[in-house]
Amino acid sequence: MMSVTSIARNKVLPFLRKSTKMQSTASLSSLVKLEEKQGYAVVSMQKTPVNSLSLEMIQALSQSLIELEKNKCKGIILTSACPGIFSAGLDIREMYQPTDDRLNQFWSSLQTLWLQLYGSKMATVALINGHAPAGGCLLAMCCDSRIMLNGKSKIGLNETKLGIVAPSWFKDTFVNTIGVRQSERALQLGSLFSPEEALKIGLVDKLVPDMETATAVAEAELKEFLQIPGMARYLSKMKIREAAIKDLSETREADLNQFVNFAKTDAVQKGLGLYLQSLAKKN
Ligand SMILES: CCCCCC/C=C\CC(=O)SCCNC(=O)CCNC(=O)[C@H](O)C(C)(C)COP(=O)(O)OP(=O)(O)OC[C@H]1O[C@@H](n2cnc3c(N)ncnc32)[C@H](O)[C@@H]1OP(=O)(O)O
Repeated sequence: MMSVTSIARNKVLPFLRKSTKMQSTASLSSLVKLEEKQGYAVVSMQKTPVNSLSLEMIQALSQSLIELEKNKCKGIILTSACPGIFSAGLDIREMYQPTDDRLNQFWSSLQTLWLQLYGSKMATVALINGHAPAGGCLLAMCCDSRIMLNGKSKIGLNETKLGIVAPSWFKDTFVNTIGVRQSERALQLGSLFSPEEALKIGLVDKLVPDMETATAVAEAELKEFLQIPGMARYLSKMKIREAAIKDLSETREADLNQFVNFAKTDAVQKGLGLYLQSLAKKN
């Protein structure tokens, strides 16, 4: 059974009570923590050291969303328990010298997670408390609002710097967030933005100076979304997102084949190998 989530046991979410039995049958993992707040949940990624999105991490996030929606949770704050890092993006080791089966599962699970989060009926706020490159930026962009901790962290779609190409649905999410011209430039350059720069181009909505303020601002932001009648809010969100969601829903298989074929090319494998080495050398 796929790994799910760890729940703060001292505060069982009312909207999760029904499913606690189900969680005990599933093998719980410590990759994602769910915490009850007043009327919503905080979803904390806690895959140390950098919340890289491995197959298991993607599935744990996916399963968390399924359970939260099933239990009528109205809103979430998506954040990280890893100091200084929101998420380092896709786990590069999943794409480097992979087995076919695992690579297929990996990408297909990522498609599912994107469809769930980008199309979620819940109100979603990303509290970006650290670096958010590539897949990390994608997760944040899937949310309805982004609050970023000011400081040295960077956010953006830096795929080209690794010699890889962000797929169409990453691009669509980017365009829907920051517009065509900014996306065209930033995608080609693989730009990573400082919080101030990200605010300027609309990649994030608010900056906060410290974590205490961040939590309060993210809560206030979520409450503002939750005050709007849910159906009207959701359908309005879909007016912007439905074309991209429909597009991937209808082309999942082709997108998967394209990814698998591209990932397995010698050029990509060489690039990913070098990038992994450069990360390792840093330490
Ligand atoms: C292939 C076909 C097309 C596919 C299209 C795919 C679309 C999206 C792709 C992605 O999301 S690719 C991932 C892009 N991510 C990055 O470029 C970030 C890389 N990481 C960093 O820049 C830094 O790690 C950081 C996030 C800024 C954090 O820096 P810090 O100094 O705090 O930590 P490190 O020492 O660098 O890292 C610790 C440890 O984690 C490993 N690691 C970091 N990022 C990843 C990752 N994305 N995947 C796997 N592993 C990662 C890093 O190697 C270190 O490992 P050890 O040396 O401790 O073993």
